[in-house]
Amino acid sequence: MKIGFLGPRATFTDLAVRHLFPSVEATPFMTIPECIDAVEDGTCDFALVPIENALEGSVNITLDYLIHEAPQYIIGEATAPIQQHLMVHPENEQQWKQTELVLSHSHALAQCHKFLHREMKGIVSERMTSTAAAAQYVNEHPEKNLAAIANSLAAEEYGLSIVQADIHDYDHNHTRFVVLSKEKQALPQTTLASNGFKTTLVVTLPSDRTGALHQVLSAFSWRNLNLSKIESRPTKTGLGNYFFIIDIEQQMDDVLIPGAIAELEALGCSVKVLGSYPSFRL
Ligand SMILES: O=C(O)C(=O)Cc1ccccc1
Repeated sequence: MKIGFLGPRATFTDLAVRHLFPSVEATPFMTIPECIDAVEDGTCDFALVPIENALEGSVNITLDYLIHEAPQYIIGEATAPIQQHLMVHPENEQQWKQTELVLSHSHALAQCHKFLHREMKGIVSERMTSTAAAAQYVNEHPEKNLAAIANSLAAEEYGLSIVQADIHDYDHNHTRFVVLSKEKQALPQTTLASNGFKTTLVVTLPSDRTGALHQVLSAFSWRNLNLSKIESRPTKTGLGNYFFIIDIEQQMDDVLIPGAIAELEALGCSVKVLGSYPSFRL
């Protein structure tokens, strides 16, 4: 079984793979599209990528790539707690307050926005492809006074010193990761017990129909189908045109979800099932 993940080693996604599939040697890719492409071209059987963060919201590149570029299935999800730390090269530990540039993944920078505003005002931050890519870059450039925001495994892996621990702005910082596959199939065996199921739909509303979104929501509501998330993303066909990505807190069944989908289609919506899959807490 070959699993690709958003690398390099010691990203939060790497931590999630290690928890979910401890005995698998997974393959790092530098960007989320590269992970998804690896599944598309058969280099990997599955990919694990981040999709949503509790503080910063959706990882848009993951949603957009799945909708527009590579129609893959979500076959599992895992939610993990996220702790962000500020780290520097050991040679720069004493002068970390004179850091010139803070590097990290855009979501990690956003999760520490208040810290950066309060403690590192005026210092420029720059986004990298991942937290671990930022840590690796800081390791390779001791001559520059840089800092990275990343996890403690990245500090260890890239030989950096943590100078401020737990700098994420809110305690309940969690990220959802999804396992993607080209085929609709069961998640490979994991030692963890799942804590529920979800079904994700992508719904396109008919144009110019008054109250369409209200009618869509009522198709779920009167069937008692609980929604855990609804997110809109541009269709990229013009201002005001959106897809709705809807997570239902239930596994695909024979009656309720197919009934809701048939009702949406009768309203003129197009509906795509992105997956029906088990959820895990790491
Ligand atoms: O950059 C990483 O380490 C990732 O795996 C993406 C990410 C970034 C911030 C929080 C959770 C996941």
